[in-house]
Parts: sequence; C-alpha cells; structure tokens
Amino acid sequence: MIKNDTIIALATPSGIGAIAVIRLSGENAITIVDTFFKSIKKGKTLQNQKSHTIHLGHIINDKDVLDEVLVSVFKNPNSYTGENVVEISCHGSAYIQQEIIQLFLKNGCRMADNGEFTMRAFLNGKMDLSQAEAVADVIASNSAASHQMAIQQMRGGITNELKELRSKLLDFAALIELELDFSGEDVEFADRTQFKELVAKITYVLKRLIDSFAFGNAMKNGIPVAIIGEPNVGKSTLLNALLNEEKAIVSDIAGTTRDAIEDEISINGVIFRFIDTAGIRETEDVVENIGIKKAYEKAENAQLIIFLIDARTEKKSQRKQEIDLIKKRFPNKRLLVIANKIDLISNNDRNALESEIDNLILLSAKNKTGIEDLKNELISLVNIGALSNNETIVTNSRHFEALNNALLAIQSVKEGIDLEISTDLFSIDIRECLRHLGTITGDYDVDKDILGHIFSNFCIGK
Ligand SMILES: Nc1nc2c(c(=O)[nH]1)N(C=O)[C@@H](CNc1ccc(C(=O)N[C@@H](CCC(=O)O)C(=O)O)cc1)CN2
Ligand SMILES: Nc1nc2c(ncn2[C@@H]2O[C@H](COP(=O)(O)OP(=O)(O)OP(=O)(O)O)[C@@H](O)[C@H]2O)c(=O)[nH]1
Ligand SMILES: [Mg+2]
Repeated sequence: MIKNDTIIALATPSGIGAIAVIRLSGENAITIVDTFFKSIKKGKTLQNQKSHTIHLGHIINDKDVLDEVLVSVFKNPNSYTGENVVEISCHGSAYIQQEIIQLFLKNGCRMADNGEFTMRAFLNGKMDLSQAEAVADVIASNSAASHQMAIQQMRGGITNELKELRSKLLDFAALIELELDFSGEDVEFADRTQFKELVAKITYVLKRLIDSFAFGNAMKNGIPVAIIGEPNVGKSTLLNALLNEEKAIVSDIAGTTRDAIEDEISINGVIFRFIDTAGIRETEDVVENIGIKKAYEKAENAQLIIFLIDARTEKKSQRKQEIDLIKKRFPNKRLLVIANKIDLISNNDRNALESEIDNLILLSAKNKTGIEDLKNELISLVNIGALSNNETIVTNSRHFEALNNALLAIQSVKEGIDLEISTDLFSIDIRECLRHLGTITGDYDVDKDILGHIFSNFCIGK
C-alpha cells in the first residue's frame, strides 16, 4: 500500500437510491476529480475552493455528461481522514455509481479496502484506535443501548478514563528508572505513598472497566434469556406472546418443541434474545433427548433463565423441589420463576401460589396477561444504570484482553512494592502495564497485521 495514494469507494449502500455518495481520499483526490468535474460556474476549479465547501456541476467523460452532481471538498488536514477528501453526491442509479467509480479507477485512484478511510483517519491522528474501532460499532448499532455505548466509545470513552492515569504512571516509570541510574546510592525520586495510591486507583479503574464487559457484550449482542420447563407448560406460547408473532409451534401434545427456537425483541431500547427450548422430562425418544440436552446447554449459555411452571397445583409438593433443582443446576444464573396458565386457576389458588414461591411472576401466555409485567421485570434485572450515567462500557474483546493484561501487570507492580523487591523488577511490570494500555489506543504494538485485522471487519467505504 502506498501511503497517500488516492482511494475511492461508494459510501452509501450499493443499490439504487435517490442519491449515492462516492468518496475519494488521498493527495490527488481533488485534482483527479477536477479533471472530470465541470462546474456550472465557468472556469471554477475545485482546487481553488476553500475546504468544507460544496459545488454544483457535472461529471463529464469524453464530452459525455455522466450526471449532474454535488461535490464537497475537504482539504488536508481538515477532513475525516486528514487527507484531501472529495465526496461526489450523484443520482443513485447503479449505472451512474459504477460509471463514476470506474472513471476514477482508470485515472489514478484505486478501490479502498474495508475500513481504509477510517484506518487513514487513525494513522493521521484524527482519532485513536479504540475510537476508530467504535466507528464500526456505531454503524452496526441497532438498539438504543448498543448505540449509546458505541457513541460513547467513538467519542473517546476508554481513552479518556485512562489518559490521566496513564500519563501519571508514565511519570512514575521515568522517576523509578532514574533511580536505577543511581543504583549504588540510596535515592528515592518516586514518592512511594503517592505511587501506591496511583497503583490502587489504576487497579480500581481497570477492574471497573473489565467488569463492564459482560454487561456491555450482552447489551451489544442482545441478552440471551432461555425459557425452560416441563413439556406443555406453555414455553412456546410464552415465546410467541413476547415476540408478538406465531414463531414457535404450539400444541397440547407434550414434547412439541424439539429444537431450540430463538428471536429478539427490544424492551426499552435493550435487545433481549429469547430462546424457547424442548420441554424437560424423562423420555426414551432419541430426538427429544437431543432437544432436552440442547435446552440445558442453552440455559447454560444464557444470561437469564425463565423457569416456567404450570400454575395448576396438582403437583404442589414437587414444585419447590423442581425449582431448587434448577437453582442448584445453574447456581450462577439469574433465575426467573414464572407460573403460566393463571387463567385456569381461581384467585384463591393464585394467592396460595404467590405465598408458596418467592418472587413468582404469574401470567397467562395464551391470553397475553402479565406479559408487560414480565418485560418490566426483565428490564429491571438488567443494570441499565450504567447506561444512563454515561459510564464507559467495554464492548470490544480486544480492549477487554488488553485491560486484563494491564491489570495483571499493575497487580505485579503492587506486589513488588509491598514486598519491597528491587526497583528494576517492578519497573518492568510498569512498562508492561503501559504497553497493554497503549495497545487499546494504538500507541504501541499496532503492526500491519493487527490493523489489517481490525479494519477488515469494516464495511467498504468506511
Ligand atoms: N458526508 C459525510 N457525512 C459523514 C461523514 C463523512 O465522512 N461524510 N462521516 C464520516 O465518518 C461522519 C462525520 N464525521 C466527520 C468527522 C470529521 C470531518 C472533518 O471534516 N473534520 C475536519 C474539519 C472539521 C471542521 O473544521 O468542521 C477535521 O477534523 O479537521 C468530517 C466528517 C458522519 N457523516
Ligand atoms: N389456558 C391456557 N393454556 C395455555 C397457556 N399457555 C399455553 N397454553 C396451552 O398449553 C399447551 C402447550 O403449550 P406450548 O406452548 O406448546 O407448551 P410448551 O411448553 O412449549 O411444550 P413443549 O414444546 O412440548 O415442551 C397448548 O395447548 C397451549 O395452547 C395459558 O396461559 N393458558
Ligand atoms: Mg414448545
């Protein structure tokens, strides 16, 4: 890849639209477009225009008018990429889009790789690596929650949380390394009390960010909720009621659902992914048993488990035992116990049921009563406080890994100070911590492979 060579790509989705935007970036972007752009104002060229201006004219190839277009000019270094950028807004015909792109490909441009515009923005210091990565998340965001986390990150969330701590740690690293130069003498340039405080603060912030990842990931990908229970209790009916769609087959035959069926809905801007599973029971049926095994797996991988029971009280004594068994089987999961088919029992029985089982939710999946209460309960189980406080939430596994490595390093530093081991040993750990933090923003260790990998997941034209 030649640096500053001029790249081109369609910035809008491929296909037909009212208008399409074709974007060029690189040293020659403006002069290349000038060759084929004829302003409606006689003699006006793009090179002579100010940055951030828009011009009406025609793209002309060999005297043929390809289209009437609006052209925006952004001049190095004041553009998204930091290079000269031209955006051509043409009519959204697939033919016009292709003709214009082909014209420029034949005249000094090459097709941009995925994410190459944003990669250039990073390389030219317009944003750090974690912000560049967040651009892809912003584009992919499909709920209020994932959108908010991505925007927060694109505006420098993690970077800002770590910036000051990093620079203080760097100062200490320098002082401690200076002490090493005087190793014969008994000098301490770095105040140990202050240093310990800083290490404690960094540990605290890293832990908070690391803890946010499970939540962030769930919010980004949707929170998986497995619906489990005995056959015929109404799991599939509940799924359908939540989705407001006849997604799963419902019948009064026990063992109707064999394979897991899932779909998502947004509740108050948070995506939940509900997974309907095969009813759990002892059976000889080979296929059904595979389904039951899968039901347990789905519950294992879910964030929340809905354990659905039939509200009718025939097997009252067994019920508490069953609930306890499920709790034991999934000790680390949030379990919601729900009694279904309350339309079939009396008010007295409802009251009895509620006093029998703690935190029980009662509903009728068939009549769709109690569904709103369930939704409210689900949303209250998710700590969306972190979102409303605009806290930085880690959603990127590369950042998560770097934060964990930085935490290990800073914990070694702390041990080193506590054990009063020789300074040269823990100064290595300080450097190690700084290096891991630096990989998040892209200050360290960003070789071509890592960059290529990060940006290859972008869409073209971004
Ligand atoms: N048409 C269009 N819309 C777009 C983008 C784009 O590239 N083109 N963006 C692309 O993702 C986003 C906006 N991001 C942008 C960020 C910086 C600059 C820019 O020109 N920055 C200059 C000057 C700022 C100024 O002075 O106004 C700079 O940083 O120096 C442009 C777009 C979303 N919408
Ligand atoms: N009266 C009443 N019937 C219900 C309710 N919910 C489900 N049913 C009925 O109960 C029967 C079983 O419902 P399903 O949703 O298929 O039950 P399931 O738990 O998915 O069953 P399996 O897939 O076999 O494990 C069907 O006949 C439903 O119409 C309810 O709230 N009230
Ligand atoms: Mg079912």
